[in-house]
Amino acid sequence: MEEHYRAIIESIGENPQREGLLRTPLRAAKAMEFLTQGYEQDVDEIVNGAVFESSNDEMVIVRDIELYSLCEHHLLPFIGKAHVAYLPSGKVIGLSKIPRIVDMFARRLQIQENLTQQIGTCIQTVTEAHGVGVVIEAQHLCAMMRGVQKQNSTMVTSVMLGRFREDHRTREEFLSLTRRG
Ligand SMILES: Nc1nc2c(ncn2[C@@H]2O[C@H](COP(=O)(O)OP(=O)(O)OP(=O)(O)O)[C@@H](O)[C@H]2O)c(=O)[nH]1
Ligand SMILES: [Zn+2]
Repeated sequence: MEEHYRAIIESIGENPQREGLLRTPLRAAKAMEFLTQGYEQDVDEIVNGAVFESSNDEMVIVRDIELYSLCEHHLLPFIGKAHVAYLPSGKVIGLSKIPRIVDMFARRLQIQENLTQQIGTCIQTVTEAHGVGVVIEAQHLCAMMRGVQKQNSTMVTSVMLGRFREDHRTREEFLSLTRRG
């Protein structure tokens, strides 16, 4: 990857041998490796058995999970927040595992719709919940720094599974809690 970054630097007319750029291909390769580390991770390793029995069947919401991903069309970041909720059916998942699952899918080349879907489906599978809701609000640098250059538009995507899809009161409760504050 380092070699490829060196070639990119040359192809934009820069000199990869000048002092400031000497180590840039290596740094850029390391950064890209970090930003795409989700390909190396799997759900079992991340959840690590942290699913606990619980008789609580009320909605659990983790909101405002910060999110950094890369758009698969331009390899530019999209940045925002994810809100995740589920209705437990006898099991709850360790709190930290929800943001970890968000990161695992965010650190891949993505479009926001697929990212939202993958997070929802994964949490549904792991928790066997009565339902899962995911909302992502994000700003895409590919639409801000270039292209249409719109600085204030936010893309909002959602996925509603199980009760969140079937029961509008459950969905409304989730959506109103994501809007609060
Ligand atoms: N639905 C969706 N579209 C995205 C996402 N990220 C980027 N895009 C869009 O993907 C599209 C790619 O369109 P193309 O016409 O092939 O590429 P482009 O010429 O670079 O498009 P512009 O961005 O309009 O300049 C653009 O409309 C982007 O805004 C995303 O997460 N979801
Ligand atoms: Zn893009």
